[in-house]
Amino acid sequence: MSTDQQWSEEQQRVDLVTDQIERKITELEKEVGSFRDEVVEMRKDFWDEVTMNFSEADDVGETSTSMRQQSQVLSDRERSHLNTAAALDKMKRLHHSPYFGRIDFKEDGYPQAERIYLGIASLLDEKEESFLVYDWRAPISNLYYDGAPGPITYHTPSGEISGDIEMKRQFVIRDGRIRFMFDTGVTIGDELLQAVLSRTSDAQMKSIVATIQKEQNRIIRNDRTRMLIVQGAAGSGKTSAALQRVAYLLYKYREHLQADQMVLFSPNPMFNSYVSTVLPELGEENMLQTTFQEYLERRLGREYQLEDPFIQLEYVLSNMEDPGYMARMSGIRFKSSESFLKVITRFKDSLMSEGMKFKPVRFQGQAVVTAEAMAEKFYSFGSSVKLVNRLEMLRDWMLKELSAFGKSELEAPWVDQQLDLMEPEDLQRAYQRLKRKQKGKVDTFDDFAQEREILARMVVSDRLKPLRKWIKSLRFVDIRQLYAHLFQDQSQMIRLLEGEALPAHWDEICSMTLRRMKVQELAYEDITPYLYLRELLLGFHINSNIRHVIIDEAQDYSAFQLAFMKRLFPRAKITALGDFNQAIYAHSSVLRGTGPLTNLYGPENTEVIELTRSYRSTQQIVEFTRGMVPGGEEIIPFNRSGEKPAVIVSSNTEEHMKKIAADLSHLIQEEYESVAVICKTAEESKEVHEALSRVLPAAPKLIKKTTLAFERGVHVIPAYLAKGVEFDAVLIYDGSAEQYAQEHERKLFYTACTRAMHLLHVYSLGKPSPFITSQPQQLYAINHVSAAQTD
Ligand SMILES: Nc1ncnc2c1ncn2[C@@H]1O[C@H](COP(=O)(O)OP(=O)(O)OP(=O)(O)O)[C@@H](O)[C@H]1O
Repeated sequence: MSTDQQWSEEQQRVDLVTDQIERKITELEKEVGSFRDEVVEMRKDFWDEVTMNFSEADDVGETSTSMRQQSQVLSDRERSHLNTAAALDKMKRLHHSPYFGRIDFKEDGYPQAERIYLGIASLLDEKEESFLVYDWRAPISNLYYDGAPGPITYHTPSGEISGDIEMKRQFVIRDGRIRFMFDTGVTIGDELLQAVLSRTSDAQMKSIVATIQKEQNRIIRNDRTRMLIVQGAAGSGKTSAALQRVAYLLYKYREHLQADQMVLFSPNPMFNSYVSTVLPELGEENMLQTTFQEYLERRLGREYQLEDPFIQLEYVLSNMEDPGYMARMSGIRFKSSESFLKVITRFKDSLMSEGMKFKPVRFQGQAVVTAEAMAEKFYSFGSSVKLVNRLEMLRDWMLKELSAFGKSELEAPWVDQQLDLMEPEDLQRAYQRLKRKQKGKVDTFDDFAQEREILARMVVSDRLKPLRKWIKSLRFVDIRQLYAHLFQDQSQMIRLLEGEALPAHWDEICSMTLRRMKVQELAYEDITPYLYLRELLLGFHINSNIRHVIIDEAQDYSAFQLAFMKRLFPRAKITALGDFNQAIYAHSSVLRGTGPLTNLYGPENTEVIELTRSYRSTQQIVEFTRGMVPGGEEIIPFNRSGEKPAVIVSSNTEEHMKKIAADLSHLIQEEYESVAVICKTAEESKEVHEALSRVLPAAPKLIKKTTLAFERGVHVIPAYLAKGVEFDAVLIYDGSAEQYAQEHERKLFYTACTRAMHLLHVYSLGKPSPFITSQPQQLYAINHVSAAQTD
């Protein structure tokens, strides 16, 4: 058959499918309308339909049954309305583009191949007998992503099916017309990928279902492993694969899994907005999204001023001259290590025999139960009783002590004073409360002595209530003192390290930690260990509703933090996606090798998938950036061509700024949708933003850590906030040796440069960074600015 014939045959099918979709849309619109009317009507008439009678106990029962029935009918209708509206929404999306792929699959034992068309949702024919379109997540659709033409087997819930793929075809269909169509081999069409990747960026990430690659498909459809680790190069589609994976799991386990049982940990709040449209585009609800810092704030933000990871990073990047710098770095490394995790666990064990610290129970300045008495009681429970149980027993004892104290206070002068101050309304209220409490047995306060006693008890009980609550929630355990003690008793630390060396600058680390704790501050590196100690002693606040935890930018987490997360979500499978080359924080990354992550659930429960193809940037940009990081030679650029990255060197700030402003104006004219001027720190971003706002016709947007939404346009952004996102053009504000030369700056520089899709310019005020100059000259174009060029 000629290509033209094939094209027209396929177009006829598209017309047929489009007709069917339109018929469904008309039907569903009618249904949605009538459900809506019914619901509105029922809400209006709700009370008329309910039999109301409250005169006798039986009638009350009847009334409530009637109400229950009526509201059941109403909620059934509301549910039907929602379901039909969702089905209509799905049809509308299919109408725009009904499918994107076809495979011809001949099952063994059948005479003819079946044509299988794939789209973002399934569609049945008019008789509801066969599928006009299969959902991309259906078992059979796996053939499209996984198999080359030839013999193949796939799994279905009812067993394995074998056969032959005779043909694999791709389409781009928009508004009922085929725009592209081509047959493809193993990989899903370079042509289509070329087209998709060459477009300009968007403020929002897009779904990639039409062009998912084989190795990405392995990530998406992996549903057995407890721990899935994806180590992938910058721009290799880790985030994309993670999001399609969520959609896949929601489809496959739709009977048991809801979107709110999956949580995505993102690098910053802006990233949440960047990825938030992918799942709705695929007809699914978004999973929960949060950042690790948000979680920490919720848990400890009321007690301490918490440093966030960005402030820590700003310090690391900008304060190398600080006398305490080396100690801080050593502290960060130690406190995020597995060694420190072990130290804390051993510390907890040691508290079984000694060292527990308590806060005394005080009332009006006087000790009701002293810390010493508590410790004595705590250690009086035999050593075989578990720590948590001992604390519970201590708590019960303290509550009794408090009650006894309350009794002893009944005659205290402060109680009399309170009673004298009671207004008649207070008395009335007290009386009512008492009546309620005693279930109506009290008629009046008839005996003065009894009345005083009752009121006194109430007054005392009221005043002791906060203390009771405090005791019940185990707040008497002095976590602050316990954590501080780790930095006060060197010989204890040496014991707890069990032969490992104390970190360098230990004395300074201790004084720094204690100094901050004294003013109610916790450095970022202290927050997780502090919380871990607290949870070890008082019990973990676990969330067993969550079934999948997806950690994006996993390289930014320490082994300590991951171990902590494992305990928080005991029933969840974990997908950790990261790139060790983008580990920009000072702590050692959990992705340093896959060892620490694999240890979390053990090798038998862990699978590692590597992605080495980079899709985001042009071949020229990938060839330039991969040379900056160890192992970079394994990164394979996708075959999409662009300009060589430019390195533009100027010798003074004025020229430098002028050149950037001139290039920016040019790029705006060229209609680049999103352009980022990437700086090293927030401080530098602020200055650059001010300077550019003075010279550009429209001020660029300054991205801060609090920025919530990602938009198109020109941005000035610190490198660490650009993580995970991408821009058509990236201008590195100052890629000089002055700014990026230290080893810990290498990954930051790499992360910044790899944000570029189509164009990368690195400006350098003075000598360019060694991360540039150590690369072969032919990979970039160098240009020295002269005053004449910028005028
Ligand atoms: N199979 C694919 N088809 C089409 N586009 C793809 C595919 N895989 C990745 N991309 C595109 O490549 C770009 C990078 O993808 P993504 O952000 O998911 O990568 P990443 O590995 O998370 O990157 P980084 O680690 O640098 O943040 C996105 O624009 C994405 O749409």
